[in-house]
Parts: sequence; structure tokens; C-alpha cells
Amino acid sequence: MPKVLIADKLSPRAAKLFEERGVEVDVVHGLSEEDLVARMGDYDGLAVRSATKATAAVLEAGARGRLRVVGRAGIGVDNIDVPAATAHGVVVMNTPYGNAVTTAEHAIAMMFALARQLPAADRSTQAGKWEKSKFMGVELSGKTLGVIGCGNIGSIVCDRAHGLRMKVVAYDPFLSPDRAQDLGVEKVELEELLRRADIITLHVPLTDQTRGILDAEAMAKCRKGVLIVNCARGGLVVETDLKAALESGQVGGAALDVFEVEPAKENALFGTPNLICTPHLGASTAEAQENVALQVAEQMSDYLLTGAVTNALNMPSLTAEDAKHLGPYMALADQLGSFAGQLTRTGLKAIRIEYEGHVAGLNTRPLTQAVLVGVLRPMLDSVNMVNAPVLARQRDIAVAETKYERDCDYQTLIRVTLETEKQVRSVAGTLFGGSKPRLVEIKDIQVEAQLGQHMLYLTNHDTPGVIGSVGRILAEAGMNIATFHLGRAEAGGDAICLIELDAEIPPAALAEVRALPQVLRAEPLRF
Ligand SMILES: NC(=O)C1=CN([C@@H]2O[C@H](COP(=O)(O)OP(=O)(O)OC[C@H]3O[C@@H](n4cnc5c(N)ncnc54)[C@H](O)[C@@H]3O)[C@@H](O)[C@H]2O)C=CC1
Ligand SMILES: O=C(O)C(=O)COP(=O)(O)O
Repeated sequence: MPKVLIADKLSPRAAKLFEERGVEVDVVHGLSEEDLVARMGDYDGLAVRSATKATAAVLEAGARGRLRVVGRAGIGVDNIDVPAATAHGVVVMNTPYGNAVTTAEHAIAMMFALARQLPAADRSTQAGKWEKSKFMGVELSGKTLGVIGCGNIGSIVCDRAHGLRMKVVAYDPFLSPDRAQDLGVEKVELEELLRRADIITLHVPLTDQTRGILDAEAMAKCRKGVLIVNCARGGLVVETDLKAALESGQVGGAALDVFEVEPAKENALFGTPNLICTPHLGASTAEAQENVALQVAEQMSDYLLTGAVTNALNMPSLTAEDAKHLGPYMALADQLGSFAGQLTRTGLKAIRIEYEGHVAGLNTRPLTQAVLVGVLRPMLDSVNMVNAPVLARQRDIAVAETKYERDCDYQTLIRVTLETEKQVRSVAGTLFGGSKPRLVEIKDIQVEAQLGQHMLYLTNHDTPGVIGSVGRILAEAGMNIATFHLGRAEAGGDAICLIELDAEIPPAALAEVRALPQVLRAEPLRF
């Protein structure tokens, strides 16, 4: 039975759902990195929010054991070392949408709180001061809202702002003009947004491009007295610059839900005038927490129990139905990749994968990854379905996939072509009876072979006596032949021989085969 650790405060519905699905659960909060490293190897899955840091050390310890998936009950994955997870073959999933409405509502609440100074007015009133004239506010209706980042949350903020009769300008390089039109927002460059907005709200992830997007220089370009709301990530607004801008009045008020260092128990900004802070509450409503907890438990259980992949950051999506249909093809893809990879000695430049017939109508991305795993395995022990595309990219290996739904000699066919510095080689295979992988073509030569654990691959001149000589050497070495497959380009031309053996060929026998005058190449292969 798979086992998961829930390391942050998730709705109890998550643990219940895991158990109902047949996944064992431990719920332990507040573990240090050291504690996590010590325990991680015992779990197939780790479920977190933003408090637990899934560092490279934690992921490595997990992967040394049985860790296969990290689920983030929420959106931001900056607390998870995704490249390290990928390198260790651990799938990372999040739950987009589940807390988007709640977080957008928090941003709107922050905007109202700033416009009407609600927290300060509350403190003053409860202190018996009745300072009615001190808390003069601003009306939101008719004001310009500048939305930085117009994805799931930013779009909901735009929609709510329209309801408040605000004008919305948005900066998001990935927002298409059509989508901007659908959202009823004016797409602008950052400079223009800074110049025009009365209120700025941030809804971008923290990346190298967005870190410090609101710094002293940007704030100086804003309208004097601009209001800033950050319910996305600490680090988007430079805190020391914001403090100075609030003190000078360049920024009229700021509402922050997120901080450069969290938990923010001490922060240089605390106590600055016109500052409102909440402790990363953006996603904290009963509704959102239930959504994300159920979603993460469902996605993680699906993956652990059926192989289905949803909302993963480092794997293509795969439904349980796909996983079932693709099963035999995955074995074929891996075998073809492995066959081609084991015969490749020189620098690999490109891998082309062609899908023909039935397979072309399926979700082929996982198959392409299985081919890559097969190709790269002889060179890299650490390759797996998750990291294969990254490893290929790091080695400048171009990967291309083509689908042909046209008729071919076989109902279904996968052809893998490897281009190296010296040559182009291809191998193709099909499924017999819908489930049994068979090689049907090697280097444009028709053969028909089933791959076993120990194979001997020969290329030779098509002259009489090769089968007899090879058979004799193998018999003298005490090797039992399970299957023997032959193919040739034309009579007297290049020929191929694939022999399945019951055990690995001893080095002396291999040397003898290689020494046969008709043999061009002899390679032991393992599957
Ligand atoms: N305070 C809280 O509790 C919560 C915070 N968040 C944070 O909110 C942020 C946004 O979440 P979603 O809207 O769900 O993400 P999303 O991925 O749907 O949207 C992000 C948007 O930012 C845009 N973007 C990326 N780089 C950009 C750049 N350099 N300049 C301008 N735009 C850029 C993208 O094109 C995308 O449209 C995330 O950082 C997430 O972690 C999310 C949920 C709760
Ligand atoms: O989903 C997100 O990105 C969030 O920031 C929510 O964080 P939390 O789960 O409340 O710690």
C-alpha cells in the first residue's frame, strides 16, 4: 500500500480521501529539514502547503527510498526544489484554480482596507478615539487598477474590479490580445501601468524576471500616493525601497500578504505608516482549503495507484485511461529507445520519433519520454520519465516527434531514428495482438524479433555459413539459444541477426563471434 506524509496543515478531508482511496497517511506538522531527511525514504508521497520546504536534500533522501510524488495543496511551488525533484524522478504537482477565487478576494479586501484605512480606523475606534476626520478615504469607483500578472488570480481580480466600476490596465507579456479583450482589460507595458495606475496589485510568480519588479526606480515612476497590494510572493516588491517610498509619501499605502522572509515575525517594514499586513492568508478560507486538500489528495492518489498524472510541473498529463492504453506502448517505446541507445557509441545529436497508425491517435508525449529514457539509460544511470527531457536538452540532443495517421504496413508502428555525429540509424516496432512489443525493422531492414533479457545483435555480409558458425561458437560456450531472428537488405547484401540467449554471452565467445570474417559488428544487448 502506498504511503504519504502530510507535512503541513491541510484540511482533514485530505487524509480521509487518501485513506478511502487505499493510501496510508501520516500527518506530522512542523518537521525540520533534518527530520524530513530522516523520514522521507519511508514515503511514496509528500503533501505540503507553503511552510514545509522540500529542499534538494529532502528530495534526494526521499528518492533514495520510495518517494515518487510531491503534492502542493496550493499554487506557488517556490518552497519545492523542482529541478532537484526532476533530477530524482519525483513528480511535482500543484492545484491551480482551487484557491484562486479566495486569493483574488483577499487582494480586493486588501484594496478596500487600504482605500478606507480600515485596520487603523478599527484600532482607533476601539481605543475610544472616534477620529472621524482622520480617516478620509478614497473611492475605488472610476480609479485605474494596474494588474501585474493576468493569469488565474489576476483575471479574477480584473473581473471583480469591473464590478467595482474600476478601469483595469494589465501588464503580462504572456497575455494574448484576444484574452485581454475577453477580460475587458487594456494590455499595457509595465512603464505605462506604473504611470497610470492609482492602485497596483501583483499576481505573478516569483521568478528571476519578476523579483524586485517593484523597486525604488519603478515606484518613482508611479503616480504620487499610489496604493500597492501584494498577495502573490514576497520579493516582488523590494521591502527596503517600499519602506522609503511609504515614508516619503510617494507610495500612499501598501497591503502585503507575503514577505521576503516568512514567517515574517520581524520585518523592517513593520510600523511604517499606511502599511497593512496579513500572515500569508491569501488562500486561507475554508472553501479554498477544502478545494486544494481534496484536489491534491486525489491527484496524488491517482498517480500512486493508477499512474495518472494531473497538474504536474515536470511531467506531461496522463489520464488513468491513457495510462492503461499506453502500458504496452510504453514497453515498446522503452525497448526501441534502449535498442537504439545501446548501439550508439558516438555523440548523439538528434532523436526523431515517428508514430504511425493507431498509436498516432494516442497521447504520445509519455511515449516520447519512454523512448528518451530507453535511449539515454546506457549513458546515464539516473535517467527516468521525469528528467529525461531535461537531460536530453542539457546534452543538446534535439528531440522531434511526428505523427502519421496514414495507413502503414502495420496497424500501429513506432520508429525511432538516432542521428549521431557519424550516422543516422533507425529502428521500428509494433505491438502483436495489441500488447506484445515486436521489432520489425532495423536500419531499413525488415526483421521480426521479440526482445528478451539477453540478446546478441550481429550485422554481417549475407554469405553462407554465418548461422552455422555463430551457432557452433555459442554451443561450444554452452549458451542456449532461445530465439534466432534474421533479416537482410537484399541477397548477398547487408544482413542482421538478433539472437536471444538464456544468459549473457561470455567475453571469449563474443570475441570469437567478432572474429568471424563475415561479421561486421557483434554487440550484446540487455533489456
Ligand atoms: N497569497 C497567497 O496565499 C497566494 C498566493 N498565490 C500566488 O499568486 C501568484 C499567481 O498565481 P496564479 O494567478 O494562480 O498563477 P498563474 O500562473 O495563473 O498566473 C501568473 C501570471 O503571471 C504572468 N507572468 C509570468 N511572468 C511574468 C512577468 N515577468 N511579467 C508579468 N507577468 C508575468 C503569467 O503570464 C501568468 O499569466 C503565484 O505566485 C502564487 O504563488 C497563489 C495562491 C495563494
Ligand atoms: O497557493 C499558494 O501559492 C499560496 O501561496 C498559498 O499558501 P498556503 O498554502 O496558504 O501556505
